[in-house]
Amino acid sequence: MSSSYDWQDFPAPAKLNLFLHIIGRRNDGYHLLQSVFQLIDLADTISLRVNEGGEVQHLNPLPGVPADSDLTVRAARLLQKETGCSKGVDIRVTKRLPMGGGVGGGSSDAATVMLALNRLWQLNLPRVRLMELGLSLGADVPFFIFGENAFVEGIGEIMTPILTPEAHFVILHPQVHVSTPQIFSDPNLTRDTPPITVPHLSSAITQNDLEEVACKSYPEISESITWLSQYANARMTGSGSCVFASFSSPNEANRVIYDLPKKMTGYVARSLSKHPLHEFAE
Ligand SMILES: C[C@](O)(CO)[C@H](O)COP(=O)(O)OP(=O)(O)OC[C@H]1O[C@@H](n2ccc(N)nc2=O)[C@H](O)[C@@H]1O
Ligand SMILES: Nc1ncnc2c1ncn2[C@@H]1O[C@H](COP(=O)(O)OP(=O)(O)OP(=O)(O)O)[C@@H](O)[C@H]1O
Repeated sequence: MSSSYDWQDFPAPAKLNLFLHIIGRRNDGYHLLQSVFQLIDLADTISLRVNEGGEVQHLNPLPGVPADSDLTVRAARLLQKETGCSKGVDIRVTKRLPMGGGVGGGSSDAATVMLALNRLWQLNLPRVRLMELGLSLGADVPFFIFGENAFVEGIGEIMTPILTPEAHFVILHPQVHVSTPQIFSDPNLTRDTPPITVPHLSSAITQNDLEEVACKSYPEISESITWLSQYANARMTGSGSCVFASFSSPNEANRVIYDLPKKMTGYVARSLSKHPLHEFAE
């Protein structure tokens, strides 16, 4: 029988932004967006081992990310501060999600730590409180804690659950690290896309408003979109760099990956209807 002090593995799934519209900008510089966030089965694995000593330790920090700034460590410390919990945790991250790829890897890692520790440390914080806390770590964290595919508004904190069709995605990862602040602060970014409402989602013409400025700065993104567009409608997710297209069967998606030129990196992923740890908060 496993005790809560053994290592336990928890998935941190990626997201795709099926579209992303910028409809305005707040006084603090943050952008008001509208987007459909889709969970997919491509995931990091977060391994956790609870300790009684209260220390939060990252045992295999990511290259270029000091342990203290890793979002998993920050998420655990934030929960300790919020609840006064005296327990600690050792953390290992098996990274599969491309960093700076627009698939929400860091945010999802943080959300998984918060959901898992809510159970392992027996905190019983309500989902809405975890979402509020998570927003201070990153704009995408509340979505992963919400744990359902959603129409997302505000700066990323207002969520309406929606049903999305089952899909098989091909995701290409151009080997560039996109700076999210750089894309959002580009003077050529359009910030006035007319708002849409949930009842009109299925008939709305959509795009990723960040795509044009990202493609100008990073031609590799543009090349990947052009290549994938041979097979289906392709677009960028988040602030890039990953681009994706949707297919109705795994075979179709696998055939595209089979054709992928050697210099490109790609994945096949399936849509998820819920976050695997959805039941860890109420
Ligand atoms: C564009 C998305 O990928 C959509 O999923 C996310 O909203 C970005 O989320 P993220 O990478 O977690 O970004 P954060 O770390 O919260 O923000 C990075 C920077 O992006 C800009 N930013 C982010 C989100 C937002 N709604 N408006 C912004 O202007 C801000 O300059 C911010 O300092
Ligand atoms: N656990 C973590 N995993 C990945 N990145 C992390 C983590 N902790 C901190 N970071 C920092 O966050 C940055 C953004 O990483 P992330 O993979 O979340 O980008 P992203 O997929 O573009 O995010 P988004 O879709 O939210 O814009 C990294 O370059 C890294 O410096």
